[in-house]
Amino acid sequence: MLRIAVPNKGSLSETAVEMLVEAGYAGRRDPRALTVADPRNGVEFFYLRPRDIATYVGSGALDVGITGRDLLLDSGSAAVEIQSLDFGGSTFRFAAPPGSVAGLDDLQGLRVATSYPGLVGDFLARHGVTATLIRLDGAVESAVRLGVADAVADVVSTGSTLRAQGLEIVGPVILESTAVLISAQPELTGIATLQRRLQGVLVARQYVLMDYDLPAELLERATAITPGLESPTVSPLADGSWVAVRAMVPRDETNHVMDALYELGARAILVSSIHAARI
Ligand SMILES: Nc1ncnc2c1ncn2[C@@H]1O[C@H](COP(=O)(O)OP(=O)(O)OP(=O)(O)O)[C@@H](O)[C@H]1O
Ligand SMILES: O=P(O)(O)OC[C@H]1O[C@H](OP(=O)(O)OP(=O)(O)O)[C@H](O)[C@@H]1O
Ligand SMILES: [Mg+2]
Repeated sequence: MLRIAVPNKGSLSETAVEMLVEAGYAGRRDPRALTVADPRNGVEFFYLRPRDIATYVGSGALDVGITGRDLLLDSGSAAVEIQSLDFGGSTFRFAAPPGSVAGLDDLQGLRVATSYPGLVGDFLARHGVTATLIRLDGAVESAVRLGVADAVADVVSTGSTLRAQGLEIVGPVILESTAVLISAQPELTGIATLQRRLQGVLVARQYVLMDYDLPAELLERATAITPGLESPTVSPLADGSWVAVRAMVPRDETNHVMDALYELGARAILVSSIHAARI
């Protein structure tokens, strides 16, 4: 029975559970349940705080988990990232009142408030900067205005929280984060299946299937527009001078690709969603 840690709250929770359900696993009927058995799929889910997931997985108490890359690195856990899940994206940045900090070196000797002291401490040490870290649980952006810190280091998504507290981003990007699958034993039986299923959900979300008819002599040029994953499927039409082509296309390129194919001479261009995939 593979034991899987899933965020029970916060920014990552809803999408993580949605992905697992799309991948054919049991969801959480009772929103307060802490464990969900899924014997049909040979797994059991443990709903935990995202910050704690790296600890459970790193110690081997749980086999695999979904958390943020920033939380994994902050924890110092022995777990490693085995797959990016392409949601919950954020950047981790320093911020300070306008004009007070020009670059990383100016943080030397300052008080920096953060909920991620492990991540920020490592980053500062790697860059030879010594600062006093003030550990807070959240709403870190208020720390400067309230006088307990000179700068902050926190998750930035839109940047509106920082701006509202009169702070501006300073210094280099500390980390580009995203939701990730983590494990301390990536070779464990069952993890590869979980990974393939989640990968299938990502493909179904990120790609569409495109079908079109094309004068056969244009095939090489059309293949350059829709190369597909391996190479497009080409089938004969009753009219031997035409072929039917099918290829996977990145969803966000759908309309540009259709325009380019139409201009080339393709007709009857049809787009369908992918319901599930195993690549
Ligand atoms: N806008 C966002 N705010 C906070 N965290 C975000 C955001 N977008 C993505 N994340 C990611 O979510 C994870 C933090 O999740 P966590 O549940 O600990 O905090 P939260 O979303 O701030 O929830 P809460 O503060 O209510 O506990 C991190 O990996 C972070 O990078
Ligand atoms: O760049 P933005 O789009 O403004 O988002 C980033 C903010 O959102 C999160 O806070 P959250 O609401 O989770 O509160 P918290 O600080 O108490 O965790 C994060 O800690 C930042 O404060
Ligand atoms: Mg938060």
